[in-house]
Amino acid sequence: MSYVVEMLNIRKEFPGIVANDNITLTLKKGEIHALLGENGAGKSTLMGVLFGMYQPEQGIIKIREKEVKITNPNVANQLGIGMVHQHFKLVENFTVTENIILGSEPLKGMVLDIDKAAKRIAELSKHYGLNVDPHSKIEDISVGMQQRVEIMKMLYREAEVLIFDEPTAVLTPHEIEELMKIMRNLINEGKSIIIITHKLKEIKAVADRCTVIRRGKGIGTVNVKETSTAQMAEMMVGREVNFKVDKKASTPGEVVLQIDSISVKNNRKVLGLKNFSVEVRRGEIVGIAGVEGNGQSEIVEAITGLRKVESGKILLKGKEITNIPIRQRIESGIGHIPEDRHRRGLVLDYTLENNMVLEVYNKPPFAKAGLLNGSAIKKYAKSILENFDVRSGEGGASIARTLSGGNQQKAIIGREMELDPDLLIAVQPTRGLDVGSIEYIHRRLIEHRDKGKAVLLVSLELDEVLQLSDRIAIVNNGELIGTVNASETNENEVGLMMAGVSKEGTV
Ligand SMILES: Nc1ncnc2c1ncn2[C@@H]1O[C@H](COP(=O)(O)OP(=O)(O)OP(=O)(O)O)[C@@H](O)[C@H]1O
Repeated sequence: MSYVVEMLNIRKEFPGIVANDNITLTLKKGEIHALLGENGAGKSTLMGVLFGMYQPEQGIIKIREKEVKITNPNVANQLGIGMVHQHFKLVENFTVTENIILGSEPLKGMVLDIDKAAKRIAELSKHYGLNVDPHSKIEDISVGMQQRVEIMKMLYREAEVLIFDEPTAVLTPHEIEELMKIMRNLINEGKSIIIITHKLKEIKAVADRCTVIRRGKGIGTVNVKETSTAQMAEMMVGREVNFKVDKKASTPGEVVLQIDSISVKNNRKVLGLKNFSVEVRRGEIVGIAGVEGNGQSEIVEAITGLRKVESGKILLKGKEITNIPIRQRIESGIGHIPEDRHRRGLVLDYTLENNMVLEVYNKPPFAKAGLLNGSAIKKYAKSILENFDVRSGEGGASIARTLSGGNQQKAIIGREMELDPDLLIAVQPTRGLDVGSIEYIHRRLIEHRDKGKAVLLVSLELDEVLQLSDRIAIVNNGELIGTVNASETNENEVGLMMAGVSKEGTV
């Protein structure tokens, strides 16, 4: 059996935590190998070791059966290893071609030939079915296309082993299907792939083998065809996982959020939301379903105050909030789990403790007579981090940036839920979370509803919207297509409405 990669007994420590403890992973030539594990299990770290970003304290790496030391990402590239990171590393105002040749420009004395590079990119694009335009600017293309540019970067450098770190977290369902096709093309052309993903369905759809790790330790490697998703989930979290959301019928009370015929401009300065109305009552979860970019961000940003409302009004508990400042909205009882956890969710260079009090640090008991009360902040943060099982090397003292993506997300959700807001706006709340954490977050959202609070859920995962919501408002092209009761609809009907087909007699 020929292995292209053998990572044998790898150990990597960070302050306070052994992120990889004696882990072994082997990659066969021509296979798609999934790497599965809970949030913070050590997946990105292991791939960071393979890509030369971290040096392991112990263990051996062999590439095509030869032992190697991968001291930095350039060495990884030279060995034919490429990686698509969770957060892309592209220069927004450069073209596709400029981004691809960046860092692989010819040596001194040789002439940089952009036209030749663009031609080669066009050829590669055709060969692998990537459909990338070498001349587009990054800022003008979709996230899915940007990801293809990252893939192209690896192909341009003739990588043989391709690592994808949670590639589908940022993609729409259609883009995910396209990516799966591209992966199969890559394999047919002799490449080998390692993919980190939390989505068991995707592992079932594309992977040949799957290695599972838990809390830094290897649990085992299975053949995907012979293993059920439930078995993989259990290997990963160490217990049975309930994929169904248990909830009783809602008992809606008074209206908490009333959006009355608002119109909002999008980033391109045209109306991205037109005459949109919805209401969310105490004791109910209202889901917004739609294909990405059909007005969801505009709805959320209009409520939270990040975007101006051109016409119409928004009322919270009967009081108009259409034009009041953001902080005042938070103080009136709005909690917000934002879509972009790096830009809006956390201050990445602050400790976790300080991040947990971002909205309340200036209030007692956290501030007294103008001074911060460190022990009160510590205690408050500790309880959130424990409740939401946020795992990191140094607990509350960890710098937010060092947390794994999923643990950052759990910390934000914990902070916002701890404020016990009358209206909780949850945007893609479970993006990047493992199945065990998803189960927990879903339960907490339902508990919040059952306490008599209002929840507005915005998610691209139709399954999640259908399972959690009591009512679903469907948007298409910035307009409300209709509102349906979740118990009386199904995926097909909502799917059609998302495509703009309205339904007679919607509620
Ligand atoms: N640069 C770093 N400094 C300190 N600790 C780190 C660093 N990078 C990772 N860690 C810690 O190592 C552990 C493993 O993190 P890693 O990112 O590998 O997890 P993961 O399995 O990829 O998780 P997720 O699914 O949430 O992305 C975490 O507890 C994390 O806090």
